[in-house]
Amino acid sequence: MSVHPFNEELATGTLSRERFQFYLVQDARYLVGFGRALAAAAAKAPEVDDVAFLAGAARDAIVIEREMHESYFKWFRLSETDLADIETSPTCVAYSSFLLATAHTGSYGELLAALLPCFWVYQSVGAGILARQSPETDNPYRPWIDTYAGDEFEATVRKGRDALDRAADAAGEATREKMLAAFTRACEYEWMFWDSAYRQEGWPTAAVR
Ligand SMILES: Cc1ncc(CN)c(N)n1
Repeated sequence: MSVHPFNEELATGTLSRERFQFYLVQDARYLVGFGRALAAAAAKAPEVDDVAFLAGAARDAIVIEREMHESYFKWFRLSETDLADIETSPTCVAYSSFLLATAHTGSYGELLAALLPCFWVYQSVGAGILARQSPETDNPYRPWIDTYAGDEFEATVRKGRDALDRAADAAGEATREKMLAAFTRACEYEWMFWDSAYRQEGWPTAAVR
């Protein structure tokens, strides 16, 4: 699959502010569901170290990632009212609902598999973009890139992959198949999230409400 134009333009700093802003607003909403699903995974984790890891990741999603969003919102002069007026996109609703449904009805392994792409895809995209930045590039999206390209986030991805491998080792064949399906679906939603931001996706039924 070729690199999506959203990521390509994020890397060169040419992504329009409208598209990035749309992405950020949707992402701030997505992170609430993501944080809740992580907290549910913490509650299901059989090993106490994983309880601490997943609960910490839930906290970081809500506090650290949203802090970065807040600073962009300030820079874009977006008020609380402006933000409230923007509708949550179909893809954001679908992805968040998928994570929350898996949290409620899936096994621990399935839930971890649904959550891992949220870490791994961002780390891989962030690190890939950072490797292409030259010191002279004045990229307005650098704070976003640095959030996901750093060593700390890489360590989080490693812990998540390790937890997933242990869950897969302990699972039977049927659960492992469900884990693979959940992982694949989350990867598809990650791609759709960039794509929906690039298209500034709305509800096709909005005009007939
Ligand atoms: C859609 C999405 N996926 C993953 C991440 C990284 N936690 C995020 N901020 N947004």
